[in-house]
Amino acid sequence: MLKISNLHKEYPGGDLALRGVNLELKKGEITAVIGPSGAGKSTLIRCVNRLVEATEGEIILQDQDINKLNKKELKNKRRKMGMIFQEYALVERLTVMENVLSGRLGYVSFWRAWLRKFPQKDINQAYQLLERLGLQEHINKRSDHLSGGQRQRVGIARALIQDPDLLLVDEPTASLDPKTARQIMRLITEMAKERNLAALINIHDVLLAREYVSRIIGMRNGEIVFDGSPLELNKDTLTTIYGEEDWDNLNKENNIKENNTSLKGGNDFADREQSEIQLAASASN
Ligand SMILES: Nc1ncnc2c1ncn2[C@@H]1O[C@H](COP(=O)(O)OP(=O)(O)OP(=O)(O)O)[C@@H](O)[C@H]1O
Repeated sequence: MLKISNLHKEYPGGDLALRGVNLELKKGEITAVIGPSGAGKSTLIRCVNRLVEATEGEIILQDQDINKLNKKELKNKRRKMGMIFQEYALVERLTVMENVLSGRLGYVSFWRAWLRKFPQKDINQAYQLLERLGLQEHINKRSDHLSGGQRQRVGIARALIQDPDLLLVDEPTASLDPKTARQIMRLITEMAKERNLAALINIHDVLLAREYVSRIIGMRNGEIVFDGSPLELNKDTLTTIYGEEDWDNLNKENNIKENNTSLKGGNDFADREQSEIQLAASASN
């Protein structure tokens, strides 16, 4: 459903952020993008929705080349791309419900949008999503009165109410505590699976990526240097992506976690959470 070919991005200052990226995503495929700072992860994600204009290359989303769309065509295409960003991008003074419904702005007429009069079915869907995301008690709260985790849930609801085919997720957990980060990652991946959405998730936390997605792309210096399953992330592949480091600890800790999980039937959340908190602290960045 998404095919990226030979994608290059050179920023005005001369930074080569992408150097010939090729990537294909099938319907329903949830993929994490990992890699060191400056590897080009955000640029890749932002080129797909043209928040950043690529210098060269093709991005075919459901048979249309994104880079060749005019303004109106791009607006229509963006309806099918749900975006979830680290900085939430909510309208602070609007309520949770209003922020979620803004995900439908691309579907309603100018006057309905201007008057913020949304069809009842959109309102019903917003209620359902907010309940599913555990925000039912905050529906009428202003967005700037929410915690980071709650804001990110609003962002997820707003992206999903668009009825997208593809989710573009840029560092969704970067400013959250480890427990909330896990919850957010779980919600994003669960809800994408339920709706059979493809997703591209830029995430620094290797362990979260490894736990929640089935495919991982590793980027370094604007290129894809790894494309495989979480099981293939080992000392060698991590070195290819990030460079030399004592990766043994990461793998050792993860093995301990896996052994604990299998011995205890995978239900001892207290232990798992504790182990992950330590690991997240050592692995992120
Ligand atoms: N607006 C910009 N103008 C100029 N150069 C930029 C711009 N945005 C990013 N870059 C450069 O492009 C390269 C890739 O940046 P990008 O933000 O895509 O990397 P990243 O892998 O997402 O990094 P991080 O994980 O730190 O967010 C870096 O060298 C960065 O300095």
